[in-house]
Amino acid sequence: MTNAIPKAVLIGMPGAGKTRIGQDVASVLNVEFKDSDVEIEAREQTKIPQIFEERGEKAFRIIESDVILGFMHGFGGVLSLGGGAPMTDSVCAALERYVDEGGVVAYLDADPSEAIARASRSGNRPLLADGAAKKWRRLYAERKPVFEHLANLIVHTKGKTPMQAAQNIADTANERVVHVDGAEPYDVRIGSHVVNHLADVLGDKPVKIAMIHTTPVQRHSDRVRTLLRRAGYDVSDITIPDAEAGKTIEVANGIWKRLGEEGFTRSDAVVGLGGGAATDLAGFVAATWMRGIRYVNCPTSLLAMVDASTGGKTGINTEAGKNLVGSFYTPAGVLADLTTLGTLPNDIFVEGLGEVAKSGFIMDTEILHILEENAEALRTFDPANITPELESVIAELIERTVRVKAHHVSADLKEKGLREFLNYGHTMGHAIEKLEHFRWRHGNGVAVGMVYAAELANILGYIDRDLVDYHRSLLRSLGLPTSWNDGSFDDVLALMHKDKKARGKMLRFVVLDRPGHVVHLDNPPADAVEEAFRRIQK
Ligand SMILES: NC(=O)c1ccc[n+]([C@@H]2O[C@H](COP(=O)([O-])OP(=O)(O)OC[C@H]3O[C@@H](n4cnc5c(N)ncnc54)[C@H](O)[C@@H]3O)[C@@H](O)[C@H]2O)c1
Ligand SMILES: O=C(O)C(=O)C[C@@H](O)[C@H](O)[C@H](O)COP(=O)(O)O
Repeated sequence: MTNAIPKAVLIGMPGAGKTRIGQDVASVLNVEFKDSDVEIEAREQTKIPQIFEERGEKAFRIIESDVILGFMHGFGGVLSLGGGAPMTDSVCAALERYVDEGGVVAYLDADPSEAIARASRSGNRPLLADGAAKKWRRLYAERKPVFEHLANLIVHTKGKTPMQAAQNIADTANERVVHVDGAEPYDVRIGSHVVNHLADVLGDKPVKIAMIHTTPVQRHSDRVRTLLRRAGYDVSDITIPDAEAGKTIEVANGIWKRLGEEGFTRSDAVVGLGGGAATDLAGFVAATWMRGIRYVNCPTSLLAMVDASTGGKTGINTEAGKNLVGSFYTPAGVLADLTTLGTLPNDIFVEGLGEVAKSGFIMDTEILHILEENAEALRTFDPANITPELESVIAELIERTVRVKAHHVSADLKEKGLREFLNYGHTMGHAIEKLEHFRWRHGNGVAVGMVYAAELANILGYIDRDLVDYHRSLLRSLGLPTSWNDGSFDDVLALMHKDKKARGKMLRFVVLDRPGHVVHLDNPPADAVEEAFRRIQK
């Protein structure tokens, strides 16, 4: 017996379409389908009405519970349950445990007249015999609250084809959830259409939502605005300048002014949608408006999905440097909707791989293997042609990278020590970004910064040359830069002294001492800092 649990369990009233939709879910997910009623008849070699007639409902429920419990472990397919099954205590408890284990209980809520018509056509429903419609409605009144209590996904089937309903369940079954712990815990959801959870994450307290986004993600912000309005929120659509131009005090001030004019109160909320620059700015506005209101991030670039949207670092750039003004302020949730990658330009996708590789170097070396194995497909990423195989590789990389981030921020939100390890490659990376007037993308700066940190570690005897060479070869294979020679060492040094890890006059870096393991490097010799700089020049 394997440790597998079902990909999804379907519950609902007779005639809701559990068998048909369940088969479609299984076919989308490419797994086996089981229907508990069919399994009961096969095991007992008797039709269900006959079991009811000869042994009574109580005996039937015992058999039914036994069959269902047998599938709750060791079966990795899709299971559809008889309509009354969740009313049995043992089945109800098993479904609760299954949800706790990460399972998906999908309640198919069908239109009563349609379901009654379908159920009446089948002769296999003893509890509906004679006066089907009346009995169906009585059972519905009893069972609906139990279905709603047990389900973590409710699918209203009216107006949907069976395949549309199935796709909704399959998307949910494929979702990956990373929990971020701490004083204010939250979840990062990764998957297709996870943005549909937005109203659940925002909750019913906010009346007004400030949806902050940039123009290149208009298609996605249109969809989210519709979702929010449908959920009953009063939406203020706020478009900010794109990329780093949006992370300024002037932009923040414009939004504060608007929130004031539009009467945003403490119970209202912000949604940040877009790349890391948009989510950093949205978080900063949420952190500062009335000293902090709820916010949810909907990252749409790879870099924002794997890094910027999670961990609560919010901020803006100023004359003094990048991200020097901001606050640690955690989102209420993060929804990384993979469908948004369908418009992400190749160079911005590739840039995001810089932070993915960083997480591999500092902690999860399996990330490095996945990157190596899929380097070509990732480097040539084409938003119009994301195959299911590539999507699953990307989802795996996002989940693993977010887990690395969650590990650090859960224990050290305010960056007292452990969290600084996430800054691998950033001391030099941020300096390059600033000296390039932000024409260099963040992930590209971090890529060169990691080569710099590796060279520094090599000069000081922490790692051997092979590991430095591996940095260069892996990053190049992904299409990331590994050298930079457009600025002077003095300018870089001055900026490295302004890095947030610096203390007084002391420079501080994060370096590897082996793959997957980082240490702090405080106050390295000045000649090593300069020699490493020389080595990243072409
Ligand atoms: N807060 C943190 O912990 C953290 C972590 C890493 C990076 N960051 C910050 O994140 C920023 C970099 O993020 P980024 O790389 O996403 O850059 P970005 O926000 O500048 O986005 C890059 C470009 O891609 C566009 N875009 C985003 N998603 C798109 C989509 N789905 N389709 C089409 N266009 C899309 C954006 O509008 C922008 O033009 C930097 O400011 C960096 O400092 C913050
Ligand atoms: O979350 C963190 O902590 C990080 O250091 C993650 C970095 O990848 C990210 O680029 C972050 O924005 C850098 O923060 P900063 O404090 O160095 O500006």
